Amino acid sequence: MAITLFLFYLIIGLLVYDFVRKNKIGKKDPRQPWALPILGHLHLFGTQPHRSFTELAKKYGGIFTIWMGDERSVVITDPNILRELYVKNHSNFYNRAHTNSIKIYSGKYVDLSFSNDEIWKNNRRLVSAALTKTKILNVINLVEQQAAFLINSMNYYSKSGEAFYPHKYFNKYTMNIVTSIGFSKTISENESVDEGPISQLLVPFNNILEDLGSGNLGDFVWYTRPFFYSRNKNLGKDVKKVYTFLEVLYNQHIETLDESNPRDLMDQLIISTGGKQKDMVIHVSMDFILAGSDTNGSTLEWFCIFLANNPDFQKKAYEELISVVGKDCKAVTTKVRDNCPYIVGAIKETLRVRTPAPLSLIRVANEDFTTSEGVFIPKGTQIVPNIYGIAQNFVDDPSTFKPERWVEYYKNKSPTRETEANSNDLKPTNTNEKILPNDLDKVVLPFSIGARNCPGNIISEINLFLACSNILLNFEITTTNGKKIDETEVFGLTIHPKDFSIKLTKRN
Ligand code: HEM
Repeated sequence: MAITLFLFYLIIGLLVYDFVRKNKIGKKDPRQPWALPILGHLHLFGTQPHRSFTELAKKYGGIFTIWMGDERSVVITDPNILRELYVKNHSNFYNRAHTNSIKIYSGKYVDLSFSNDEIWKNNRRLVSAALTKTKILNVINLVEQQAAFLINSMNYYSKSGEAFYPHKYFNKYTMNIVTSIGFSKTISENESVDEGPISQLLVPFNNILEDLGSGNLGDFVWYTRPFFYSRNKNLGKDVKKVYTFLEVLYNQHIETLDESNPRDLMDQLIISTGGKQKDMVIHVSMDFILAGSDTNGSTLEWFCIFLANNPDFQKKAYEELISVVGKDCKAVTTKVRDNCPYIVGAIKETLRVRTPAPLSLIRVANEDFTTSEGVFIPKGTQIVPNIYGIAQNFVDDPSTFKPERWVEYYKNKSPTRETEANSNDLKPTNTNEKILPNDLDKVVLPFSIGARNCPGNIISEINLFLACSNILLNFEITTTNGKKIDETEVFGLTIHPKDFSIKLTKRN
């Protein structure tokens, strides 16, 4: 009895201690909602944490504290603060926050997406060298070919009149692009996504995406870890399957390597590491599939939903395209991209309203830091950039899908602006200038900013333009039942729409 009472008081004592610890706020600390013991603020996340954080930012400001279980985090929903951290003070904020799940996925952090310190610097240097703009421009033919394959498969549905479910076709298109750049393997035109060698990757990969995207309480509340033992074990098995698949490719690459003529990213990484860092090469290749296929695939799905739900927008985009390429054009190429501001604006608007990675990837403060506005961020705090929320709270009429806002914006800018926004340059010229609302290139940041932003931004730009413009050229898209398609997003590592279909009518 005495022991039970003792345990009871001990637990109450621990809960009170945790409550006080999480809610003690100094003058310089970011503001925060009341935190619960154990959970912290996890109960406030809801099914769409990016939307919940965007609402909380309206009350608690552009930087506020969120406790993810035991992990102190700050949510950044202000472009000025994000730039201060990620661009001006990159060296203090470039490392990723590590969790048990991430450790399993990344092979103990030897990859690019989740490595830290010298390993990240080295891996990023090697990947950046392999993905220079010139090298990417060399793959344009390949992307154009994949876009043609995609249109061919869509032709079947326009002829048969069957409803078209885009998900697996768009995934095949985007996955083929990253796997061919990564290691020269594709799902052939005649194979469906469920067939052929790459299909072996799909199940484990979807499991990994789901696991990393759904959040694991064991990552944030240490004493719940034992309950997640089997889940982590399954994650480990899926990672192993993908690893084994890529290991076979790695060995084939080593056997057939011609140092003077690298075929793909894998060859380039093997050459620059002298064939001595197999684990790193395999895990970086894994990152490419994880980071590069679902993000672009879901953006294409959203684009089609907006086309189907907004016939006026579709008409304008089609008319712009035809005025540039002519009615007899067989396939749109990247050369005309600069002449299609409305379509480019529509793609950017899709990334703004349905930001694929709305909370980016979490980083961590290496040392204590005080912002220029006097807000204190202790060493070890997780940094959660709410890039979705910035693109909402710093834009007029934020929930309306308006490609025109981009057309107007670029009319008033010099032609180099867009390139500047997409560049990986560490030294932007005007980092002290306050970012104002509606300065779209500075408040719409789907690829994040600074030296650890997304290295796949240029590939994505090409990939998205070719797919969107060729779909517009070939088909009129309508809903299958006359009702608008549900635009509610499902949260995960990448947000995506609920399963949906569209009707494709071939244009003459
Ligand atoms: C619409 C498409 C895409 C979006 C919205 C997107 C977004 C992002 C974001 C927000 C980050 C986190 C950056 C940060 O921490 O500041 C990221 C990282 C990354 N992305 Fe992308 N991405 C896309 C496509 C791609 C593609 C096509 C690839 C590969 C070819 C790719 C490869 C990566 C990698 C490897 C990282 C980790 C970089 C590092 O840690 O150094 N992404 N991406």
